Amino acid sequence: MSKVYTYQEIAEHNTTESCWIVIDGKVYDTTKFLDEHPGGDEIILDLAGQDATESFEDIGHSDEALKILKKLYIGDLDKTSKPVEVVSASSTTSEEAWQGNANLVMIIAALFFAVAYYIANNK
Ligand code: HEM
Repeated sequence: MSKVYTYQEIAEHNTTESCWIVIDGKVYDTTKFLDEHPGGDEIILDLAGQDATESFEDIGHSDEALKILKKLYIGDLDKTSKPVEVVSASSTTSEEAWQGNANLVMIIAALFFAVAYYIANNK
């Protein structure tokens, strides 16, 4: 008998340290495969701890991909459990993104004033 996991248990594995995804009712541990994925790790991390069936099938993965998938199988999804909201491991919050922009603006402003100061003093 293979092990059965609830959505709740799977949702806890949503980081680069432990990254599980569900495809077609089966649970896969993709942690070690993240770096090797030809489509990049971000795309899998975005679905970490969640059902990735639709995205996986939309890409039209090859037989080779299905072979790799078989090796990553760790158990089955408890279909009676309820899906939970999972915070993706890879996404940057809008606040963090804004902070990045604000830092860039400060650096450009500082450079601008440095150049203006240099020109003003070398006339
Ligand atoms: C453990 C699960 C997965 C495995 C084993 C896997 C495996 C692979 C493999 C072997 C390829 C190379 C092309 C091919 O043979 O089909 C590939 C490409 C790709 N995969 Fe996955 N994949 C997985 C999950 C996903 C998921 C969840 C997505 C989400 C959308 C995804 C998106 C892509 C994309 C976009 C490419 C194309 C990369 C390119 O050619 O530029 N994969 N994957």
